[in-house]
Amino acid sequence: MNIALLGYGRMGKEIEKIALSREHTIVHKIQGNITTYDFTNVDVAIDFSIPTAAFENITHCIQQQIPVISGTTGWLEKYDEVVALCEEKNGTFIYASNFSLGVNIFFEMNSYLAKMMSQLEDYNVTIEEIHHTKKLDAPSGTAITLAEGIMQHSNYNHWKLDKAENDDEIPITAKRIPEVPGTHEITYTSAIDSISIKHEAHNRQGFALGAVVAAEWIQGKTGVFSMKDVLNI
Ligand SMILES: NC(=O)c1ccc[n+]([C@@H]2O[C@H](COP(=O)([O-])OP(=O)(O)OC[C@H]3O[C@@H](n4cnc5c(N)ncnc54)[C@H](O)[C@@H]3O)[C@@H](O)[C@H]2O)c1
Ligand SMILES: O=C(O)C1=N[C@H](C(=O)O)CCC1
Repeated sequence: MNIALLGYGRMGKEIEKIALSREHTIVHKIQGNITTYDFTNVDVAIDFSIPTAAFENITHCIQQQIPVISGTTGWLEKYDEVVALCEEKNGTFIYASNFSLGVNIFFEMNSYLAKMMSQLEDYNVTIEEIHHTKKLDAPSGTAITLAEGIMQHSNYNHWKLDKAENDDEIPITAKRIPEVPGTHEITYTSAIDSISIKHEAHNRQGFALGAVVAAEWIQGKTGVFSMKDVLNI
């Protein structure tokens, strides 16, 4: 595949390594002003840029009929607009807050646990995420997906950064510690005990591999997909 990288920071560089090892070609490493690049020979665009640039990057590619994989977090208030554009243009798009296989398994465990815990009124849930100090957004996209997974199966209706103010809010704590690639922990606490599940990334390889696998999987398809579709879980 001929890949355009939209963003060539920590993730763009990791994706390049994995793409080259799987015999793909990087045709662009875009760091700004996407409109100046020629997309004629591009099979797929992989966007790991910054929250303020993701929407323009993604919509530009959809307008040009280029399939887009996006892992950028912190722009999701415009997700529905992207879906509508993709449907209008018969385009191809995948967003995932986290592309790693391990975290996608963890998402399933989170839903399963939330279903069981929804029967037990004595437990309160909290989410903690830890990332490196260069991260621009908080809470992480992954923590938001985890909160959404809990809300689907419980009486919680919102998430709240730091301290919850109402009983129907899931509190999310975001910690920033140098060099941490990404750790997420969900804890249910009662007066009697606590139950936790945790995912800890050791490096960025899992995120990058998942994005390249998604780019390979999406070739020849049209529509809006998720990592659940890619991994068939
Ligand atoms: N979904 C996942 O699995 C996953 C995993 C890791 C990181 N992320 C997210 O991916 C994003 C990138 O993470 P990172 O650690 O590589 O960040 P980074 O800061 O290292 O890289 C971002 C890059 O985007 C570039 N950039 C700035 N404006 C741009 C524009 N208009 N167009 C294209 N590129 C532009 C910057 O120059 C920088 O090189 C973040 O939002 C992060 O939360 C997602
Ligand atoms: O390093 C980051 O930034 C990460 N962002 C994603 C998120 O916000 O969930 C995934 C983990 C790493």
